[in-house]
Amino acid sequence: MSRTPAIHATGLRKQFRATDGSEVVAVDDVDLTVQPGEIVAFLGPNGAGKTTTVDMLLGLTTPSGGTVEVYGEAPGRAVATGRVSAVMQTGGLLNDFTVLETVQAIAHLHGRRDRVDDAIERAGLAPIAKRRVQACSGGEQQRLKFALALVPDPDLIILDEPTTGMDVSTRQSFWETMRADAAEGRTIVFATHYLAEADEFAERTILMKSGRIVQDGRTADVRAAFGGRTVSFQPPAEFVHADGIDPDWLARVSAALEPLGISDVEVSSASLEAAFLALTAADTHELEGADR
Ligand SMILES: Nc1ncnc2c1ncn2[C@@H]1O[C@H](COP(=O)(O)OP(=O)(O)OP(=O)(O)O)[C@@H](O)[C@H]1O
Repeated sequence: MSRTPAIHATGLRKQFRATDGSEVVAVDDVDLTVQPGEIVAFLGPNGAGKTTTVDMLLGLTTPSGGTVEVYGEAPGRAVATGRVSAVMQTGGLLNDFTVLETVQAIAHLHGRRDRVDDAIERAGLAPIAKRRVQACSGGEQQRLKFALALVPDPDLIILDEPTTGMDVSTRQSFWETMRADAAEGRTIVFATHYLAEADEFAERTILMKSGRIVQDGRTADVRAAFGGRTVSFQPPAEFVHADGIDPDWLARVSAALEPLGISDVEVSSASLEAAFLALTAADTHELEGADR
C-alpha cells in the first residue's frame, strides 16, 4: 500500500491583482508530490513563486486553482494539528521575552510543555536560553524560530530562507540538525538562495521560474541537466585514495584518451550554480526545448 504523501499538489495556481489592476500569476499550474522523509530544496530567482507556494502549503494563502493536501489533509488543518510547521522569513518575535520564555509560551499554546527542552537543545539554544530576544543576533533569532517550529514535533517542516543571518559554522550545525531530523523521518522542504545549501543538503531540488517548476529531480541530476558538459566516471577502487585519485593512473587515462582527440581531462562535477545561472538567463520556453 502506498504511503500518504507529505505534500500532494495538483494544478496549483495563485494569481494576485497588482495595484495597477493587472493580474500577476505568482504560481502557475504546479504539480508537486513530496514523500515522507525527503529533503527538498526550492530554488529560483526573486519573484519565482517560492514564497507563494510555501504560503499555500501552510494554508496562509488560498490557492486560486488546483488542489493541495498535506498528509492527506487541508494545509490549515495539518498546521493546527501540529503535523506541519514552518520557519518563515518574516514574523515577529517578542523583544522583551527571553529565548526560553519564547519557547515556553509557544509550547504552552500547543499544549506541549514537554517539548521545551528538546526544542531548545536541537536548535542549539541552551547556551543563550536566558538571553532577551532583542539581544540576539539575526542568526540566533532564526534559530529561535526554528526551535518554535520544532515545538509541536511536526512530521513536515517548511523553511523559507532559514539560514539568513547565520555565519558559516552556525549554518553548518543547523543543517546537521536538519539532516539528523530527516534521518528520523521528518520531511524537510526549504526555499533558499544559497545554491551550496541545496547542493549539500537536499536530495531533491526543484527549480522554479515565473511561477512554474522548470526542473524537479535528484539534485545531482538537476545539476547535470544544465552543466552537462562534464564527463565523469568511477575509477577502479584501488586508484582512489583518501587524498584523491592516483595521479599516475589519471595520467594513463589522459594518454589513453588523447588519440580520441580528448584533452584537458578534469575530474569535477558540474555545479548547481551553472544550473541556476542557466535557469535565470534563459526563458522557461528555451529551457524546455534545451538539448544538451
Ligand atoms: N500579495 C501579493 N500581491 C501582488 N503580487 C504578489 C503578492 N505576493 C506575491 N506577489 C508576486 O508574485 C510573484 C511571486 O512572488 P514570491 O514572493 O512567491 O516569489 P519568491 O520566489 O518567493 O521570491 P523571493 O526569492 O524574492 O522571495 C512576484 O512577482 C510577486 O511580486
